[in-house]
Order: sequence, then C-alpha cells, then structure tokens
Amino acid sequence: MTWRARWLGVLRTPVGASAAALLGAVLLLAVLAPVLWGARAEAMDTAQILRPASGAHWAGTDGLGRDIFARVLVATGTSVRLALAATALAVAAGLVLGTAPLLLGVRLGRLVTAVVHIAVAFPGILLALSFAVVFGAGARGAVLAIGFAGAPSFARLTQTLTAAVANRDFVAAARIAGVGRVRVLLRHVLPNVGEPLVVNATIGAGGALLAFAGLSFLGLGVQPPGYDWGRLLGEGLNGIYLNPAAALIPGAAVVVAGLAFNMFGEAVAKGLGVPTGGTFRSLGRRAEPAPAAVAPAPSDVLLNVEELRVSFPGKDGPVTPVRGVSLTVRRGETVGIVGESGSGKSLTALAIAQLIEQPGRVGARRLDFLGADLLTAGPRTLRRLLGTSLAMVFQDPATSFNPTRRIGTQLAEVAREHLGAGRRAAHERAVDRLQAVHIPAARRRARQFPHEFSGGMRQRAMIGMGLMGSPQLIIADEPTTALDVTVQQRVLRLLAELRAAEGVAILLISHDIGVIEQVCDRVLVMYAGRIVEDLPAAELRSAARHPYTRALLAAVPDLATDRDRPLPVIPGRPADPAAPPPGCAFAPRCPLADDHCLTEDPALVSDDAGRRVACWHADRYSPPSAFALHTNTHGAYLCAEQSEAVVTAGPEHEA
Ligand SMILES: Nc1ncnc2c1ncn2[C@@H]1O[C@H](COP(=O)(O)OP(=O)(O)OP(=O)(O)O)[C@@H](O)[C@H]1O
Repeated sequence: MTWRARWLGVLRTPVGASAAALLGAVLLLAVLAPVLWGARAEAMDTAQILRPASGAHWAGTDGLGRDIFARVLVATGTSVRLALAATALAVAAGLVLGTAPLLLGVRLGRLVTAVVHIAVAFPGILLALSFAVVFGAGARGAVLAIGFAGAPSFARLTQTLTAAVANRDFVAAARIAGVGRVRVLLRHVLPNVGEPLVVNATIGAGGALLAFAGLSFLGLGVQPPGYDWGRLLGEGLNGIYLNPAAALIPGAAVVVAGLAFNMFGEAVAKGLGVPTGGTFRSLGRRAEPAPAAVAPAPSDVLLNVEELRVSFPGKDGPVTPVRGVSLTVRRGETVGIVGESGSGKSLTALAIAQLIEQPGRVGARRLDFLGADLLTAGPRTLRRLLGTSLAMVFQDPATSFNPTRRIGTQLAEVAREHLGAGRRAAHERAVDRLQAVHIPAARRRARQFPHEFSGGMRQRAMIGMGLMGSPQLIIADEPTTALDVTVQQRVLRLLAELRAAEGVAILLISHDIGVIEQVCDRVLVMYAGRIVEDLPAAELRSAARHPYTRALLAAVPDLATDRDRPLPVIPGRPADPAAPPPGCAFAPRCPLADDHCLTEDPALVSDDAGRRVACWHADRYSPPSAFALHTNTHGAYLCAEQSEAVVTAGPEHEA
C-alpha cells in the first residue's frame, strides 16, 4: 500500500476523520481569526469595562473594554504558531541528539545518549520552567524553553527509530558499499523514520500548546501588549467570580486545540502502526585491538582468517559465539559454511565484513583481505577495500533494499561513491548490472521501488548491487532461505555463473548441507562457534570424518530415504554459547564420545591433503551410510548399537 493510501485509510476511520476535522478547524482559525476579528479584539470601549458575558460580548470584556471572545479567537494564531515553532525546535534538536550515536561513533555517542537519558527522566514542565528562567520571559524565551525541554524525548525516539533501521540489511549493505555515515543517515535512515517522527511531532505539538499556555499564564510566556490563550486565561482568572467565561473560554480553547493535535497524532499512529516511544540501542564498531598480522598471505589467498573470535557482554561475563575460526578463501573459490542455527556462521561473515556492532567485539590473530590487514587498516582503506572488492548478500531480500528509494538509484550510489561516476554513468552501470543478474527490462526495472520486485528478483538485484564495484569476494549469508525452491535454484545458478564469468570467490553460508554440497568447492562445517571439519565438497559424503558432519548428512533426505519414517534429526540441543561444554562441544550429542571427549577439546588438525577435522575419533570414521540415525515414536535418537558399530568399525573401513 502506498503512503497516500495508508493516510487516506486513517482519515476514513471515525476517530481519524473527526480529529482531522477538528485540527483543520483550529489551523484555519489560526490563519483567519486575526484577519477577521483582529480589529474587534483591539477595539477599546471605556463604557464597557469588565462586563460579564452577554449577547454582545459572549465572553464579556476586559479591563480596557475589549471583547474577550474576539481576543480568544485571534489568540489562536499566536498560540498555535508559537507551539508549532517550539515543536519544530524540539524535533530539530531531538534529531541532532538522537542521531549523534550514529554519526559520532561509540564514545561520544554514548555520552550523548547518557545525557539524553538523564534529561528524559526530568519532568518536561520542570525543564521548561528552568529553561524559561534561563532564556528570559517573553515569547522567544518560551519557544526556546519549550523546544529544548521537548528535545530529549524526541532524541530518544530518534535514537530508537534509527537504531531499529540501522540494523536492517540495506543499511549494512550501504555501509559495506562504503557509503559515509552522514549519507547513510540522510538517505537510508531518516527517510525510514520520517513518518513516526512526524506523527510524534503532531502529538508533541498538543503538549507544546499546553506548556505554552502554562508559561504565559505564569507570566513567563507572551508579554503585553501581545497575548495568547495562556495570558487571556491568567487575566480571566483575576475576575473569575465576576465573569467566569473570561477564564473558561480561553481554557476551553487550550483544551480543544491540544486535543485536536493529540487525537490526530494518535489516530494516525494507530492507523499506520507507528511507534510512539521506545528504548535505545547503540551502534558502533568493534573495539578489541588484535595482535598485528604475521607474514604476508600467499597471493592466491583472497581471505585469510586466523583465530577469529566474536564476543558479546553477557549476564555472567562475556559470551563468545565465535571461538577461534580459521579459514582461507582462494581466488575464484566457492567455500561453503554449514552448521545448525546458532553455530556462529552469520557472526563469522559479519566479522569478516567488519559489520559487528557494539557491544560486540571482534578479535583475531589475522584477518587479511586482498593482502591488507583489516584489523589495523584505517577507515579509508577499509572503505575502499570493502566497498569495491567485497559484496554482501543477506538472507532476507525484503529488508536488503531501502524501501523508500528506487532500485537503480540504490545501485548507482555505489558507483558514485567508489568509482566517482557521474549520475548518468552510475545509472547506466546500474542498468548494466541488473542485466548481468538477469533482471528482465532492466532499464524500466531500475526505476522501480523494491516492493515492485519479487523476492527472487530483489535477491538478484542485491547481487547486482554487489557487482557495481569489481568484487573479488561475495559473502552470501543464507541467500536462498527466504525464497521458494525454483527461485532458490535460479539464485544459486547465478552465483555459479558469476564465479565462472567474473572469477569471483564466494563464501556461501547455509544451514542446508544439500545446497552447500551442490554449489561449493570446499565445505567448512561449524559447530558451537568453531570449525569442526573442512573438506572438499565432492568428498563430503565419502570422506566426512566428523560425527557432526555425518549426522548433518544423514539428516538430508535422498532418493533412498524411507518416506514412512520421520526424517532423522540430530538428538540433543546445540551447545549454549554462554556455557560451552569443557571438552568437545559436540560430545553431549555424539555417539562416539568418551571421557576424553567430554573433558578435552580436540584441535582442528590438518591432513596432508589439507582437509581439517577436530575430533578425537576422526581416524575411526566409516562411510556415512554406516552412520544412520534411528527413530522411534518419541522422535529421533542415535541407536546405541549403531554408534557402537561406528566406533568399532575402525580404520579398516576407511577404504
Ligand atoms: N548481537 C548479539 N548479541 C549476543 N549474542 C548474539 C548476537 N548475535 C548473535 N548472537 C548469538 O551468537 C550465536 C551465533 O549466532 P549466528 O547468527 O552467527 O548463528 P548462525 O549460525 O548464523 O545461525 P542462523 O542460521 O540462525 O543465522 C547465537 O547463539 C546467537 O544467539
């Protein structure tokens, strides 16, 4: 649904329609009243001083014989104008403070956040009063006071909204494409938080109107001869026993106008599903310093990772979901990472692409890409390297693009940022890249928005975006999981084609060992934040030596699978990253495990052919067919005799 249709939908509801009508009337009055009744409101009549309400003067007259009702109508202009000015100031200051964590980096961002949190804890009216004293009595002082007093809540709202958007894939994609922070903010983040901000500002304007009336009532706001509802209320209150209408009518005006803004904002928020508050999550980059790189990587090694660790603060100390991953990807090679959910595959990919956010920490003995050490490289080198030579494709094609911008523009941005291309040339390259990933009618499609693309097309366009530079490595994290099977195949074929045509290396992450086997040259099997096996994909079924790899293979149905039985699953639960077992992390689920496995973690050992495996019983492997999972009515479990058979099968079965 377009935004216009959604807003029209809101206006068609009874509450939305009446709130809009009321707000429209208030705004119309604010504009027209000074013109229509300005003269009457100023006309003094010494014969009619301090008269009570009557047919001629509906709210009576004031000490100079002026018509109070006309003055209330005319004051609509001043009251609404000043309230809107204060709201605009609050939103602007809130935006600056709220986006600071995104722009200023971790430390300064944290400081600003802390200040905002403290300010939010103060009652707004107290803040406004204190600021009013600082800025001095008068309309300008009151606008500043109310504006700055409202800023902290908008700042927190902005922080919440931007943090939510900043974690979306298209922002990560823009960051990996090297788009600067300010640009990411202006182009990708703010357009996506604009709607809730406007809605909240409308609600805020109602509050500002009340606050303004309060300050003027106390003599801190509008000063004579100017007047607004607060002043009229104050003057009316002096003679409330003689003429109650003089106080009641400006009071009612404040309430009705405040309600109009509030009701309209709330109706729109409800109709559009827009949040009206929230909490904060900070953004930032890794902070852990890592030891310097040792020797230069061999030239055909594109990516060289040694002992990569990713940790997060937990309740009882740091949790380390990636615990020392070492891997290499060579030029033009397709390497797959497979493992159950939670094994640390995505975090490994994000850490390589430098996309782990605070409070996450990344450390490694080595993290080289194209011969450069990513851990010590300056921001410029990182931007250049990651922006042009590395492309990321994420799982969910629905969140990979900024929904508010045309696909072509988003692709072109990469060429403009990195290749210094002009608008036209960048657009042409975008069209060309869309053609390269088989998007039909690419020129027309480039002008469309992401929602006009199907899931598969969006995923291909995302790959196209990665191809805007000249990537040497594409990291694809579950690129086909959200797609249906035929579309999956098309995306996988495209990746294979790119590799053949452009010599791009691919690091493909999937929980589906079938997909990995089909597409990759080499397979890395991850379990509980570590690589437990590394072997050529072609040898997966014949030479897998780790019980976990074999269990994964056994859980994939093939033509020989008995369809009358439930599909086998690996018994037990994956290891908890917060409390990895002392020995081999797979031991509690492994049919081969003995006391040694439960107490000592096996190292990842390489054989002569470069295959690596981390298992104390790797030399006892037997062909995977002998490693079957048996099921009963309670689900799947590993049969004891079967595991015995595997254990006793011994090396003589290796042939
Ligand atoms: N920001 C975070 N803070 C704390 N823990 C996290 C964070 N991100 C991921 N984790 C934890 O790290 C572990 C590994 O996560 P990761 O996303 O890398 O797994 P995965 O193997 O890619 O799984 P999936 O296939 O479900 O994406 C999980 O247990 C997860 O809960």
